[in-house]
Amino acid sequence: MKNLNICIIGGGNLGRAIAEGFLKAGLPAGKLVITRRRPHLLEDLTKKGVRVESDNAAAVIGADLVILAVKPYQAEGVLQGIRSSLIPGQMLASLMTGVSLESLKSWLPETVIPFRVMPNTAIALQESMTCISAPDCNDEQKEVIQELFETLGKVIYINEELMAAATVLGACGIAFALRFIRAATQGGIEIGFGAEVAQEIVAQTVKGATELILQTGHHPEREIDKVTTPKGITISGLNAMEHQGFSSALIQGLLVSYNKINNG
Ligand SMILES: NC(=O)C1=CN([C@@H]2O[C@H](COP(=O)(O)OP(=O)(O)OC[C@H]3O[C@@H](n4cnc5c(N)ncnc54)[C@H](O)[C@@H]3O)[C@@H](O)[C@H]2O)C=CC1
Ligand SMILES: O=C(O)[C@@H]1CCC=N1
Repeated sequence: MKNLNICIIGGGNLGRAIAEGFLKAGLPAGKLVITRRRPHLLEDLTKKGVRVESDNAAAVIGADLVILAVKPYQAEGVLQGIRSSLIPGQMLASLMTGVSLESLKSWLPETVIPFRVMPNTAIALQESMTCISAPDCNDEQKEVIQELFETLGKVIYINEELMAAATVLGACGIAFALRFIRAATQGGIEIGFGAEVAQEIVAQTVKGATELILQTGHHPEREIDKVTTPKGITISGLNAMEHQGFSSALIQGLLVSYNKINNG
């Protein structure tokens, strides 16, 4: 991965997070170019040795992999701007929500094969859940892509039909999980802790719960059963949450996000 030259187009929330993740993973700063219309906003990356550009067409020259991280409605215009600078053999990863491979192909030269990548902002800390759909890549290209994104967290390959679902569960999921952390922290303050301590307790507890599932593969309810003492306080709290629609609210939210991708 240290040999790949990578160009990120669109240094916003996600583009910047990916650049930070690559640097943490040991990619030499000189192998990375990132673009933004107002490059001075990425001054911190410039200081780390990353080339920051406002000219997309110049930035893609020499890149083995171009990562497109602009807003979905900007996709076509940005690709038209770099189209004539792309050369056969370059790979193009699109992070854009709801932009199909079919659309990408119609905006790209035939010799450039696009694939879709759906990471989340934890990619900055190499803790992303990254779902990839690359039906037009060969096995060797898939291996290179997998190896690259595995330096930034977990990777799974999925069919493109599942990309919208992956976006909601994995990418939006960061915000959903953080809202749980915020709410639990607010509850913790009401029952006696200062905000900072409450947040630390909640965040470490969520991390522990996550590890119980990731390391054992157990169903969450199996681990919940170990916490819910009969006639105890946990089951009373859980049931009160469910009476208020806890699980239902979460599932409804996922569906609203999902339907918005499909219906615009
Ligand atoms: N933020 C997230 O957690 C996730 C975002 N995505 C997708 O990633 C894409 C980017 O999302 P965000 O980073 O949140 O948006 P953002 O608005 O923070 O970043 C987009 C960046 O592109 C820059 N930009 C716009 N036009 C440009 C151009 N012509 N040349 C160079 N740069 C240009 C903007 O200045 C901005 O900094 C979207 O398509 C989104 O659907 C996917 C997964 C997660
Ligand atoms: O909210 C959004 O549209 C983007 C896509 C997934 C995360 N953020």
